[in-house]
Amino acid sequence: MGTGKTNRVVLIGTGAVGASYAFALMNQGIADELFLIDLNEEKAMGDVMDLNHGKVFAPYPTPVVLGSYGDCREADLVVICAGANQKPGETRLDLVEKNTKIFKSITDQVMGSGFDGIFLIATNPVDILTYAVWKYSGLPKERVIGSGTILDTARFRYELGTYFNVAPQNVHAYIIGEHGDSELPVYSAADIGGVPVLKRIARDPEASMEDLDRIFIQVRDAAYEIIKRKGATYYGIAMGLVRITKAILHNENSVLTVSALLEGEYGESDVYIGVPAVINRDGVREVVELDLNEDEKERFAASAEVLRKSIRPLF
Ligand SMILES: NC(=O)C1=CN([C@@H]2O[C@H](COP(=O)(O)OP(=O)(O)OC[C@H]3O[C@@H](n4cnc5c(N)ncnc54)[C@H](O)[C@@H]3O)[C@@H](O)[C@H]2O)C=CC1
Ligand SMILES: CC(=O)C(=O)O
Repeated sequence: MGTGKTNRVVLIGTGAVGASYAFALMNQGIADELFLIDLNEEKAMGDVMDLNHGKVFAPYPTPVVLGSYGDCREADLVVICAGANQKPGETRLDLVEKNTKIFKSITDQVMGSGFDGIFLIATNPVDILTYAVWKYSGLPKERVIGSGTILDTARFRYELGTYFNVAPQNVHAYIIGEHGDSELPVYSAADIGGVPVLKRIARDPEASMEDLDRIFIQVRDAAYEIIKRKGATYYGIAMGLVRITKAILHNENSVLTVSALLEGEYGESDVYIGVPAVINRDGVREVVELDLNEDEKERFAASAEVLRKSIRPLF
């Protein structure tokens, strides 16, 4: 993987999500070098120039360079944010046809360079496209990772933190399943500062399960609400992608909710889906199996089936 000397990240797709990722990555000084590729080379070059002008203000002066697929050969991480995004009213799954075609061409070009690192995918429908990259690339499952429900989990922690008036960093709660309409909250494993959320609800006369369900709907539908207002979402996912990037490049062994291939975990197989997983320099070290209750098990199985139904006609 890579040269072993520098942490090279190649970003493919410098639209709203990709450019925000590049900006956040540079502001955190995580990569040693960043290459930008986009079908629209002028846009990518504009971003290279703009980001380099901010270098003096960054914690580490990450060199930002206009890339080509050949640069993937020495890359530790290739991040893909290229492809169509949702228009108002469209679901993520509606993008599957368009983006699968784009992904075949991108993956072939990356692999044609001799790339032997880790793929991180953000483009929607992210679980399906991560599966597609795994199939097209022939890389081990550990080295093909989707952003999965990292953003949904962050949204959930933010909303729960606001509800209970506690910093979201101290809210430990996951959204798992499809990054999309069939995702689910894992209330049974949610805690705030060590106190289970369900216990807190039972003790607090001001709090209720109805409120929690309302919070979940808000989280599940957040993308639609943002897209309705400004056409796209990008800052939240960009910061989530940087969090995953850091866990990989810094060999953190951090637990993050990503899209990982299941092979028996949670009773599921042949599906990439959002689950907590330990992330390090090798990619997905292991999937964390939460002790789901019966309702959560049923909803997770239904979500996995939604994804498999979309995958089946493609492979
Ligand atoms: N996983 C997540 O949580 C999130 C995922 N997304 C997804 O990220 C994707 C990108 O969204 P935006 O940045 O808003 O879209 P955008 O339209 O702003 O950017 C897409 C970029 O991809 C480039 N592109 C298209 N085909 C290409 C190819 N074959 N090779 C190289 N570049 C190519 C375009 O030129 C454009 O610059 C969408 O699928 C969107 O749904 C967005 C937000 C959150
Ligand atoms: C667009 C998208 O997938 C999100 O903001 O969750």
